[in-house]
Amino acid sequence: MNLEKLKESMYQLVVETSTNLPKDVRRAIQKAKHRENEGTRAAMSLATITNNIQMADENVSPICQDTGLPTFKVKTPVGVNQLEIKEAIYEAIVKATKDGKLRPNSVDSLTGENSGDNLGAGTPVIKFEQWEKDYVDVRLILKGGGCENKNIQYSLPCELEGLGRAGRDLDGIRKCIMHSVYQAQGQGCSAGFIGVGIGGDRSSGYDLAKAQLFRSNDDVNPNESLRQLEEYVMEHANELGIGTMGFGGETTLLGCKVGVMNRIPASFFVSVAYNCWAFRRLGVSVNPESGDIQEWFYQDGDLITFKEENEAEKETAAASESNVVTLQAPITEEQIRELKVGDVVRINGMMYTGRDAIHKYLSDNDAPIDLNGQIIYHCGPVMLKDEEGTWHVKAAGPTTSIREEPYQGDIMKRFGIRAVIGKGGMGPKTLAALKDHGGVYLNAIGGAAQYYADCIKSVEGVDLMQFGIPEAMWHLKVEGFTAVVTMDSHGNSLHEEVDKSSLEKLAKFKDRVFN
Ligand SMILES: O=C(O)C[C@H](O)C(=O)O
Ligand code: SF4
Repeated sequence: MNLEKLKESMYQLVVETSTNLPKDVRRAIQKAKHRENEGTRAAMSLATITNNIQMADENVSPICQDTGLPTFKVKTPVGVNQLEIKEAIYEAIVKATKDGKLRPNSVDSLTGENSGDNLGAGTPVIKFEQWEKDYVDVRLILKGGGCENKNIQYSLPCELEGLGRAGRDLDGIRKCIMHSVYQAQGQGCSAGFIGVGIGGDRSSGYDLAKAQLFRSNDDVNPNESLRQLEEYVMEHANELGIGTMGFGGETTLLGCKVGVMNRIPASFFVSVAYNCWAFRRLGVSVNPESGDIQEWFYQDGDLITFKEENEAEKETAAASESNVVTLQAPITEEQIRELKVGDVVRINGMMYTGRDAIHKYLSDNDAPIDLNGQIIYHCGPVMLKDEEGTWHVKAAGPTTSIREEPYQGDIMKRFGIRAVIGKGGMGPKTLAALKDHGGVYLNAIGGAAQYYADCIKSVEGVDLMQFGIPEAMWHLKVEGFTAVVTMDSHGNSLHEEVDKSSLEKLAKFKDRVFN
């Protein structure tokens, strides 16, 4: 095998997967977009999403800043050296990280140290298999952490909120899948794609679920029972009304693929792998002698660039500018008290990133800067430093906020923070603190990392770099950073409302459907 060529091919696969959403995924997103009613939050969010997809294409930059745990599935003809392929993949990963196409995402679980190049114990994941065909098949998925955290595994029989008993049969499986979509709410950056694995044990069940994510979104399940199940879920999951980013809306699910394997008598698992709309998975066939790419998978049909509809939407957005509230830090309590759930805000000036490590740190240390009246952005960006030592933002969308629930309220009060921006919403503890202290939660569109990077005009500084690039506190100067108030200082939470109404809707699917 020509190793140099193979390294190039693997690099191309990594860059394309991170920056260029596959055609089947684009089709699903476009369909969802056309279903939403103009002027709704869901339509606005989907417009941001399609804008972001176009920007990632044009900038050849990550669609989402979380480039996940790179997972490769490789099939090789007998006689091909798998160690060489592994080496080529490692090199491609290191180079793509250096070039800002992947975020350094490999973190020592005990020390918290970021390896900086995406290599480390267990990362990336590469799974080999031999086959009879004469070419090498390499598939890659970049599945981010927010949606990974929404995976769920059911052990049947069980009791499910809203749905009652799920037994050991097709109907019990149906209930589990419906519940899995409900429990994800908007936190995995809905609308999502799910892969479901029936049977196996706890680990092979999840593997089977994840393997479904490698199916084309447009295929038809050859197993008639599973085909019916997939169709049922696609039709009814959208009736839950969770919608894009959990803002409510017509589309909650973009794809559902179910696989089945045998189990042992005592176990009956239904495993669900949830993938965000930023469904980054591609594949190539590689010539085993030359190392060249012969064909790209998931790329049948026309390419939807979203260019024209994005242009048209920009004009409509400009026309409705009057409903937007502009915020600039430092923000006063009075300004915050005026904001209500549903308001759209546009931020100019400074914001500071802070996610998991920072929230833990601030819970028992002083802040490195004065945060009084300031805005915290739950974000772990992709950053590159140029030769002069200046930092540049390559991708910077929000991260899932709920992980900071144990800390957020206390930290806001202690440091006088007035606004936090993130995605997926927060819980009752934060809501109470927002009311008490005079704070607001702003929801940005998850996965729209290019769209937000474009709003960041300069990086003014950085603190706590010991936590690594995604976890450091970046001082960002922004212009026109748009987000929606989803939790206000009057005790209102859109997330609480959608959770409640979607649970009521879930309960409508209680009755038996499959015998
Ligand atoms: O780690 C991130 O930047 C985001 C993460 O994928 C998330 O969805 O919370
Ligand atoms: S931020 Fe959202 S789009 Fe990005 S990886 Fe996480 S779940 Fe996916």
